Amino acid sequence: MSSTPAARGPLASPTAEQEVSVVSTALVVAVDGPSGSGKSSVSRAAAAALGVAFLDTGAMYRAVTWAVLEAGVDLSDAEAVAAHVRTVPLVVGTDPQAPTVAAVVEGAEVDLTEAVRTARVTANVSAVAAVPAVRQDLVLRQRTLIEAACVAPEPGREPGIVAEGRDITTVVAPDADVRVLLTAEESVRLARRAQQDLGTADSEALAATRRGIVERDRVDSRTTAFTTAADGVVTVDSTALDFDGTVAAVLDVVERRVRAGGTGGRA
Ligand SMILES: Nc1ncnc2c1ncn2[C@@H]1O[C@H](COP(=O)(O)OP(=O)(O)OP(=O)(O)O)[C@@H](O)[C@H]1O
Ligand SMILES: Nc1ccn([C@H]2C[C@H](O)[C@@H](COP(=O)(O)O)O2)c(=O)n1
Repeated sequence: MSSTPAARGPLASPTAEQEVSVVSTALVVAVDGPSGSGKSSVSRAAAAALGVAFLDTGAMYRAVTWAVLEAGVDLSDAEAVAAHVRTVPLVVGTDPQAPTVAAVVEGAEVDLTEAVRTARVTANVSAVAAVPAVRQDLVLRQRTLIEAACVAPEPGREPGIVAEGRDITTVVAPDADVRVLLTAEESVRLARRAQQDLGTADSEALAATRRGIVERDRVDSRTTAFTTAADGVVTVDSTALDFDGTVAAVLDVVERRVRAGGTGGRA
């Protein structure tokens, strides 16, 4: 267990001795689910409503993918990818109003908040995220961030965090106080994403979106389990809910769990 969370400075790849466990004295909410289910937008809004931190773990996979591409590392060489990722300190901002991600490159902090959303990063992130040593590395860094938000919250914030990503409920924070699988029917997820990315949900836009997110989910599902709820994970299906209704449904799960006294069992 690390005694001094280092989440506000650059977050270097931890050594095995530095492996941390997540403390459970503060509120930890873990949210996973397929692409376009609303993990990041709903989790952000839920974190803001609860007054706690927000962690987008996908942004971390995206940031190290940016770094690997930038360095020209051969993506088919898993060892080289993992070795390079280990050299890249990340700086993750967990304010739900303005989450950020940056990497330290040659001693200088490079803000990647926008860069991680480019098509190039999106097209390559699954390959990087599939490298087991990269996953081990980032899982440890994510646990450090979660722990930091619990034991040393930013001024004005409550201790705790809403953390989202495809392996949060099962691997990163299986002991979280509240674990939610956020899902929606594929056609609804595609329409929302097409609307978001292209400003339209017409048939051509949907076809382009389908190629992007269905294929990414197919590849990602080889390394992470995010389509079915693990034991103790509550499913929130937003197919028939609007955005605010989905946030309210997640907050309702949190409230019922907290009232019921914490982890384990079904809501
Ligand atoms: N219940 C909802 N009703 C309407 N729109 C929603 C709802 N939930 C999410 N959205 C919208 O759907 C889009 C996709 O959501 P978001 O990016 O949060 O998904 P995600 O699960 O994080 O996806 P990915 O894993 O691909 O990053 C966003 O435009 C978001 O505002
Ligand atoms: N906990 C996580 C989070 C993300 N990934 C991978 C899989 C995704 O394709 C990619 C980007 O995530 P997104 O920003 O779209 O949520 O990162 C993962 O493997 N585990």
